[in-house]
Amino acid sequence: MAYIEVVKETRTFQNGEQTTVANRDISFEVAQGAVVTILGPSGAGKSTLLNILGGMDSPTSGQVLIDGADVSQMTARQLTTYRRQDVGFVFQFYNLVPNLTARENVELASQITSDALDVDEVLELVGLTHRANNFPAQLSGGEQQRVAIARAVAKKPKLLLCDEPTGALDYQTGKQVLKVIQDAAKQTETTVIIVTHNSAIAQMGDQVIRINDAQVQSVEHNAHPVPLAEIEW
Ligand SMILES: Nc1ncnc2c1ncn2[C@@H]1O[C@H](COP(=O)(O)OP(=O)(O)OP(=O)(O)O)[C@@H](O)[C@H]1O
Repeated sequence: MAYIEVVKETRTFQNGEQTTVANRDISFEVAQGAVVTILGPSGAGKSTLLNILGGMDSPTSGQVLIDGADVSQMTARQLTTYRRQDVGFVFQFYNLVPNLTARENVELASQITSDALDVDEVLELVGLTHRANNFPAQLSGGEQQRVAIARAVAKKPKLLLCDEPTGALDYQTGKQVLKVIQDAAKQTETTVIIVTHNSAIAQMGDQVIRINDAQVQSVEHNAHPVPLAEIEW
Protein backbone atom coordinates (compact mmCIF):
# COMPACT_ATOMS: atom_id res chain seq x y z
CA MET A 1 0.00 0.00 0.00
CA ALA A 2 1.28 3.48 -0.87
CA TYR A 3 2.08 5.91 1.94
CA ILE A 4 -0.57 8.36 0.74
CA GLU A 5 -3.56 7.04 -1.13
CA VAL A 6 -6.22 9.45 -2.31
CA VAL A 7 -9.19 7.63 -3.83
CA LYS A 8 -11.95 9.50 -5.67
CA GLU A 9 -11.77 12.44 -3.27
CA THR A 10 -14.49 15.00 -3.97
CA ARG A 11 -15.16 18.27 -2.14
CA THR A 12 -18.13 20.45 -2.92
CA PHE A 13 -19.10 23.74 -1.28
CA GLN A 14 -22.72 24.77 -1.02
CA ASN A 15 -23.54 28.48 -0.87
CA GLY A 16 -27.31 28.87 -0.96
CA GLU A 17 -28.41 27.66 -4.40
CA GLN A 18 -24.86 27.56 -5.73
CA THR A 19 -22.70 24.43 -5.63
CA THR A 20 -18.97 24.70 -6.27
CA VAL A 21 -17.03 21.53 -6.97
CA ALA A 22 -13.51 22.32 -5.72
CA ASN A 23 -12.16 18.74 -6.04
CA ARG A 24 -13.76 16.12 -8.29
CA ASP A 25 -12.80 12.45 -8.12
CA ILE A 26 -9.18 13.18 -7.23
CA SER A 27 -7.06 10.01 -7.11
CA PHE A 28 -3.30 9.55 -6.75
CA GLU A 29 -0.69 7.72 -4.69
CA VAL A 30 2.52 8.97 -3.10
CA ALA A 31 5.47 6.93 -1.83
CA GLN A 32 7.00 7.63 1.58
CA GLY A 33 9.75 10.27 1.47
CA ALA A 34 8.73 11.64 -1.93
CA VAL A 35 8.74 15.35 -2.73
CA VAL A 36 5.50 15.99 -4.59
CA THR A 37 4.51 19.19 -6.34
CA ILE A 38 0.88 20.03 -7.03
CA LEU A 39 0.61 22.37 -9.97
CA GLY A 40 -2.40 24.22 -11.26
CA PRO A 41 -3.88 27.62 -12.04
CA SER A 42 -5.74 29.80 -9.55
CA GLY A 43 -9.04 28.24 -8.50
CA ALA A 44 -8.06 24.74 -9.69
CA GLY A 45 -8.59 23.23 -6.24
CA LYS A 46 -5.01 22.95 -4.93
CA SER A 47 -5.56 24.56 -1.52
CA THR A 48 -8.73 22.55 -1.00
CA LEU A 49 -6.77 19.35 -1.59
CA LEU A 50 -3.93 20.49 0.69
CA ASN A 51 -6.41 21.40 3.45
CA ILE A 52 -7.94 17.93 3.21
CA LEU A 53 -4.54 16.19 3.29
CA GLY A 54 -3.68 18.27 6.37
CA GLY A 55 -6.88 17.46 8.23
CA MET A 56 -8.11 21.07 8.13
CA ASP A 57 -11.10 20.12 6.01
CA SER A 58 -12.87 16.87 5.13
CA PRO A 59 -13.93 15.62 1.72
CA THR A 60 -17.57 15.32 0.73
CA SER A 61 -16.81 11.80 -0.53
CA GLY A 62 -13.88 9.53 -1.23
CA GLN A 63 -10.96 8.28 0.85
CA VAL A 64 -7.74 9.93 1.97
CA LEU A 65 -5.39 7.37 3.49
CA ILE A 66 -2.21 8.60 5.15
CA ASP A 67 0.05 5.80 6.36
CA GLY A 68 -3.00 3.55 6.44
CA ALA A 69 -5.30 5.89 8.42
CA ASP A 70 -8.34 7.30 6.61
CA VAL A 71 -8.36 11.03 7.34
CA SER A 72 -11.78 11.37 5.69
CA GLN A 73 -13.37 9.23 8.41
CA MET A 74 -11.77 10.96 11.41
CA THR A 75 -13.79 12.78 14.06
CA ALA A 76 -12.96 16.41 14.86
CA ARG A 77 -10.94 15.27 17.87
CA GLN A 78 -8.98 12.72 15.82
CA LEU A 79 -8.30 15.38 13.19
CA THR A 80 -6.90 17.72 15.86
CA THR A 81 -4.51 14.99 17.01
CA TYR A 82 -3.60 14.21 13.40
CA ARG A 83 -2.79 17.87 12.65
CA ARG A 84 -0.75 18.25 15.83
CA GLN A 85 1.22 15.02 15.61
CA ASP A 86 1.49 14.13 11.97
CA VAL A 87 1.41 17.27 9.84
CA GLY A 88 3.87 20.13 9.39
CA PHE A 89 2.61 23.25 7.65
CA VAL A 90 4.54 25.91 5.77
CA PHE A 91 2.43 28.80 4.48
CA GLN A 92 3.11 31.67 2.11
CA PHE A 93 3.28 34.20 4.98
CA TYR A 94 5.39 32.24 7.50
CA ASN A 95 2.92 32.49 10.46
CA LEU A 96 5.61 32.81 13.12
CA VAL A 97 4.83 33.97 16.65
CA PRO A 98 6.17 37.56 16.63
CA ASN A 99 7.19 37.82 20.30
CA LEU A 100 9.16 34.55 20.28
CA THR A 101 12.71 34.23 18.93
CA ALA A 102 13.56 31.94 16.02
CA ARG A 103 14.68 29.28 18.50
CA GLU A 104 11.51 29.63 20.60
CA ASN A 105 9.34 29.38 17.50
CA VAL A 106 11.03 26.08 16.65
CA GLU A 107 10.76 24.94 20.28
CA LEU A 108 6.98 25.18 19.96
CA ALA A 109 7.19 21.96 17.96
CA SER A 110 8.84 20.08 20.83
CA GLN A 111 6.07 21.22 23.15
CA ILE A 112 3.53 19.59 20.85
CA THR A 113 5.24 16.29 20.06
CA SER A 114 7.09 14.06 22.48
CA ASP A 115 9.92 12.99 20.16
CA ALA A 116 10.65 16.22 18.30
CA LEU A 117 14.04 16.74 16.64
CA ASP A 118 16.72 18.65 18.52
CA VAL A 119 16.16 22.40 18.07
CA ASP A 120 19.83 23.20 17.40
CA GLU A 121 20.08 20.45 14.81
CA VAL A 122 17.03 21.71 12.95
CA LEU A 123 18.22 25.31 13.04
CA GLU A 124 21.52 24.14 11.59
CA LEU A 125 19.67 22.15 8.93
CA VAL A 126 18.02 25.36 7.68
CA GLY A 127 21.23 27.40 8.09
CA LEU A 128 19.98 29.65 10.88
CA THR A 129 22.16 28.83 13.87
CA HIS A 130 23.54 32.38 13.89
CA ARG A 131 20.04 33.92 13.94
CA ALA A 132 18.54 31.69 16.65
CA ASN A 133 18.06 34.52 19.14
CA ASN A 134 16.51 36.99 16.73
CA PHE A 135 12.82 37.81 16.64
CA PRO A 136 10.88 37.40 13.37
CA ALA A 137 10.79 41.17 12.75
CA GLN A 138 14.61 41.17 12.80
CA LEU A 139 14.79 38.48 10.09
CA SER A 140 14.41 38.71 6.31
CA GLY A 141 11.47 37.05 4.60
CA GLY A 142 13.64 34.13 3.52
CA GLU A 143 15.00 33.68 7.03
CA GLN A 144 11.51 33.79 8.50
CA GLN A 145 10.39 31.14 6.05
CA ARG A 146 13.38 28.99 7.05
CA VAL A 147 12.29 29.28 10.70
CA ALA A 148 8.82 28.17 9.63
CA ILE A 149 10.34 25.19 7.80
CA ALA A 150 12.47 24.31 10.84
CA ARG A 151 9.40 24.49 13.08
CA ALA A 152 7.41 22.26 10.74
CA VAL A 153 10.21 19.70 10.24
CA ALA A 154 11.09 19.56 13.97
CA LYS A 155 7.81 17.78 14.67
CA LYS A 156 9.00 14.89 12.50
CA PRO A 157 5.70 15.01 10.63
CA LYS A 158 4.44 12.23 8.42
CA LEU A 159 3.57 14.94 5.94
CA LEU A 160 5.08 18.36 5.32
CA LEU A 161 2.56 20.52 3.49
CA CYS A 162 3.75 23.72 1.82
CA ASP A 163 1.23 26.13 0.28
CA GLU A 164 3.00 28.48 -2.16
CA PRO A 165 6.02 28.68 0.17
CA THR A 166 7.87 31.13 -2.07
CA GLY A 167 4.87 33.30 -2.89
CA ALA A 168 6.08 36.23 -0.79
CA LEU A 169 9.79 35.92 -1.62
CA ASP A 170 12.03 37.27 -4.36
CA TYR A 171 13.45 34.92 -6.98
CA GLN A 172 16.80 34.05 -5.39
CA THR A 173 15.42 33.79 -1.86
CA GLY A 174 12.58 31.64 -3.15
CA LYS A 175 15.05 29.26 -4.73
CA GLN A 176 17.07 29.04 -1.51
CA VAL A 177 13.95 28.31 0.50
CA LEU A 178 12.88 25.54 -1.89
CA LYS A 179 16.34 24.01 -1.61
CA VAL A 180 16.06 24.11 2.19
CA ILE A 181 12.70 22.31 1.97
CA GLN A 182 14.11 19.71 -0.43
CA ASP A 183 17.29 19.12 1.63
CA ALA A 184 15.45 19.01 4.96
CA ALA A 185 12.92 16.59 3.51
CA LYS A 186 15.57 14.24 2.17
CA GLN A 187 17.63 14.32 5.37
CA THR A 188 14.65 13.66 7.62
CA GLU A 189 12.92 11.33 5.11
CA THR A 190 9.77 13.41 5.31
CA THR A 191 7.10 13.18 2.63
CA VAL A 192 6.54 16.68 1.25
CA ILE A 193 3.73 18.21 -0.78
CA ILE A 194 4.34 21.63 -2.30
CA VAL A 195 1.51 23.55 -3.92
CA THR A 196 2.54 25.95 -6.65
CA HIS A 197 1.16 27.64 -9.75
CA ASN A 198 4.70 27.84 -11.16
CA SER A 199 5.43 25.04 -13.65
CA ALA A 200 9.21 25.56 -13.41
CA ILE A 201 9.18 25.05 -9.63
CA ALA A 202 7.00 21.97 -10.07
CA GLN A 203 9.90 20.20 -11.81
CA MET A 204 11.74 19.87 -8.49
CA GLY A 205 9.26 17.16 -7.51
CA ASP A 206 9.83 13.41 -7.60
CA GLN A 207 6.21 13.50 -8.66
CA VAL A 208 4.26 16.31 -10.33
CA ILE A 209 0.47 16.25 -9.99
CA ARG A 210 -1.29 18.66 -12.33
CA ILE A 211 -4.72 19.83 -11.27
CA ASN A 212 -7.07 21.74 -13.48
CA ASP A 213 -10.74 22.57 -13.05
CA ALA A 214 -10.98 20.48 -9.83
CA GLN A 215 -9.60 17.33 -11.46
CA VAL A 216 -6.27 15.57 -11.78
CA GLN A 217 -5.04 16.25 -15.27
CA SER A 218 -1.84 14.21 -15.07
CA VAL A 219 0.56 12.57 -12.64
CA GLU A 220 4.18 12.58 -13.75
CA HIS A 221 6.97 10.65 -12.01
CA ASN A 222 10.43 12.17 -12.30
CA ALA A 223 13.20 9.63 -11.87
CA HIS A 224 15.57 12.61 -11.96
CA PRO A 225 13.92 15.72 -10.51
CA VAL A 226 15.49 18.93 -11.77
CA PRO A 227 18.05 20.29 -9.25
CA LEU A 228 17.00 23.69 -7.97
CA ALA A 229 20.18 25.30 -9.23
CA GLU A 230 19.06 24.44 -12.76
CA ILE A 231 15.49 25.61 -12.36
CA GLU A 232 14.75 29.07 -13.70
CA TRP A 233 11.52 30.97 -13.93
N1 LIG B 1 -15.01 27.64 1.67
C1 LIG B 1 -15.36 27.73 0.39
N2 LIG B 1 -16.63 28.02 0.05
C2 LIG B 1 -17.02 28.11 -1.25
N3 LIG B 1 -16.18 27.89 -2.29
C3 LIG B 1 -14.91 27.60 -2.02
C4 LIG B 1 -14.43 27.51 -0.68
N4 LIG B 1 -13.10 27.19 -0.73
C5 LIG B 1 -12.77 27.10 -2.03
N5 LIG B 1 -13.85 27.33 -2.81
C6 LIG B 1 -13.89 27.31 -4.28
O1 LIG B 1 -13.30 26.11 -4.73
C7 LIG B 1 -12.53 26.32 -5.90
C8 LIG B 1 -11.09 25.85 -5.64
O2 LIG B 1 -10.47 26.72 -4.67
P1 LIG B 1 -8.98 26.49 -4.15
O3 LIG B 1 -8.71 27.58 -3.15
O4 LIG B 1 -8.83 25.10 -3.70
O5 LIG B 1 -8.13 26.74 -5.47
P2 LIG B 1 -6.57 26.96 -5.65
O6 LIG B 1 -6.15 26.11 -6.79
O7 LIG B 1 -5.88 26.74 -4.36
O8 LIG B 1 -6.49 28.49 -6.04
P3 LIG B 1 -5.35 29.60 -5.69
O9 LIG B 1 -4.12 29.18 -6.45
O10 LIG B 1 -5.95 30.87 -6.23
O11 LIG B 1 -5.18 29.61 -4.21
C9 LIG B 1 -12.64 27.81 -6.21
O12 LIG B 1 -13.66 27.96 -7.18
C10 LIG B 1 -13.07 28.42 -4.90
O13 LIG B 1 -13.81 29.59 -5.11
